[in-house]
Amino acid sequence: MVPTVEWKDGAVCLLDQSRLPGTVEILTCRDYRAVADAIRELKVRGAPAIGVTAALGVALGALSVRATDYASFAKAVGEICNHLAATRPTAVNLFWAIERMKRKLEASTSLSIPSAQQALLAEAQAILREDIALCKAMGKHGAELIRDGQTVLTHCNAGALATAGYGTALGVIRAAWEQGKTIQVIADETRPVLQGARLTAWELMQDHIPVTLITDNMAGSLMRQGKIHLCVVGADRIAANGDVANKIGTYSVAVLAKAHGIPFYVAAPYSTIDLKTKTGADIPIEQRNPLEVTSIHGSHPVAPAGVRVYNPAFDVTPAELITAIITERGVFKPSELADRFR
Ligand SMILES: CSC[C@@H](O)[C@@H](O)C(=O)COP(=O)(O)O
Repeated sequence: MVPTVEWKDGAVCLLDQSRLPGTVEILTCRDYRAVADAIRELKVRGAPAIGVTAALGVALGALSVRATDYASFAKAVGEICNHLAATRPTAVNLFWAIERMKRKLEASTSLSIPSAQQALLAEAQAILREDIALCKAMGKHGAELIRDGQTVLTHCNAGALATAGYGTALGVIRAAWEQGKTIQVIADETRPVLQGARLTAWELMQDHIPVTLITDNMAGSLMRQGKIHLCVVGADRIAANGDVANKIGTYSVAVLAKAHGIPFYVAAPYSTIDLKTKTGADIPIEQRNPLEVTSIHGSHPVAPAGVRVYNPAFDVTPAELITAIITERGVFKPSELADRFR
């Protein structure tokens, strides 16, 4: 598959997800403001991918700073960090990655400015490489939970497209498939931005993993008919008590899974676990443009002009609805996370 995000010839190159599945196009960002715009406009999306992209954005910005002393260099890089951090509020991976870049900046004060710039680039590239490795480790642990012949429901896109590669929830599915298990995936279309229809269906079809697309309101009926054996989703932020913020609609899937006695798993790396946020109630939820709800792709209206709209991009699934959280360190109950990741 085309890489979701990479550093190439001095630029941040992104597979433009706003154009998928119709057009496979690489967006080349040559300055950090273009990177921030791409994050805000969902050209790159998914918590880990946003973090990796922001880190590369910081490096790109830092490389363009012309300063004669380290203090002015650090000040300029700090402003670049602030600009990138103001793009999306919910996915904690964004802030985690930017904090890591700031730590690298602080650790580079004894270096010359060109060496510090290279150190920042190396750090961003390390974050990218690590993200793929974390997804693969997560996949290995999670694949044990999927038995041959089972059907897995997933919501939104928590795949290679949402990470630097391989995916979290789809990484688990991909690993089970690579182990030779015959599995089926049910992809919720994921209104309003259709990450399930546009991205998950596309990504799984690229890898020839059997996928069936449904609208979000079909999941309950399928569960009642015994057609879904487990659910695996990703996460944008996991609070210390194990509550999980993820794409709007995830909570409904979790409630349905509970009602039908179906295991509900969340797959996420350590960078998604935010122990500073005590419960899901403290997680900031992004509100997005009403046009996402009133139209398809901003151009085909599906609601009367001027209608009042509520468009939260994420919801919170309480820990008690989550069977387990799949991480790169193993599979844990939500209540065990705080101790394991302290
Ligand atoms: C591995 S991605 C996990 C989550 O980020 C994903 O499920 C999700 O909610 C993405 O939302 P998006 O608004 O597309 O960035």
